[in-house]
Amino acid sequence: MSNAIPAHKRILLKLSGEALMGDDQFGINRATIERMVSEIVEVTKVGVQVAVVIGGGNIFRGVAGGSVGMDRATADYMGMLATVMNALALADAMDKQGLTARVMSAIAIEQVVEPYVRPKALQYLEEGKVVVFAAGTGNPFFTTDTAAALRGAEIGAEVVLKATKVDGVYTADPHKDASATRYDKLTFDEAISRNLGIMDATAFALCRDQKLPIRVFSIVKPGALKRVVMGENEGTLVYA
Ligand SMILES: Nc1ncnc2c1ncn2[C@@H]1O[C@H](COP(=O)(O)OP(=O)(O)O)[C@@H](O)[C@H]1O
Ligand SMILES: O=c1ccn([C@@H]2O[C@H](COP(=O)(O)OP(=O)(O)O)[C@@H](O)[C@H]2O)c(=O)[nH]1
Repeated sequence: MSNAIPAHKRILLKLSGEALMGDDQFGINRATIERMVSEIVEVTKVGVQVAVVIGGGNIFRGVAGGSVGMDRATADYMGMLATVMNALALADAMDKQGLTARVMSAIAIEQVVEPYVRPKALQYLEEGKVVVFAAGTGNPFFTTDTAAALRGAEIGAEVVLKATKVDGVYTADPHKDASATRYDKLTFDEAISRNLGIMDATAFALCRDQKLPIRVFSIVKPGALKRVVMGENEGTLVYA
């Protein structure tokens, strides 16, 4: 362990499924996942307890299934199963880099992954294992961002770190509006009232009520996770 003191003891890291694609069109890009894991290794080395919520958008999104006429709840269950695949890939990459990872699923698939049991998750974190939460909240009509807010609150994380394709929260979606500017920080009420699409309102509202701050930062920028964990100014802070 190095002498540097991290700003947080326990973090909930949300990794977007799409981020796992890297430059591919679909699925999981090996180099991308390995790079993300190496950044997680760096923060565990300074003694930070890490829990991860992984998305599934690189494989399947319920909204997409629903839009072509599928029953929305069925499509959402498919989306949740997609997150289980990502969680297994992520945990495998973690084991290869010397971390001990445990996948816990909100949906029982007992031959494949253990079920989410809160005290067990807390125990793993205390032991220095990385816990990967799969299957979102276990309920259709939610997102993995909401799962990140929920699990973050449950495990007493000090912050939810949303690692994504953009380097923070903008006044409008920067992929659609080139004139959008980035916030350094903003309140949950501002984010909700301005309908900022970076996260859904359910996730924002849950974090607001629990006074659990969210930091949005770039998954592409090397070393960003470590800088965030060390308390350096990176990305955008959303706070209560
Ligand atoms: N106000 C905003 N600020 C930043 N990003 C935004 C905003 N509104 C929408 N977005 C979009 O949100 C995406 C990040 O959310 P994320 O959940 O990681 O992506 P996805 O939902 O595509 O998996 C960005 O790629 C960006 O296009
Ligand atoms: O609690 C949850 C979490 C996820 N999903 C489904 O799983 C898909 C993948 O998750 P998400 O879109 O949040 O992944 P990301 O955007 O992070 O890749 C979603 O579209 C939903 O269909 C769900 O139904 N309930």
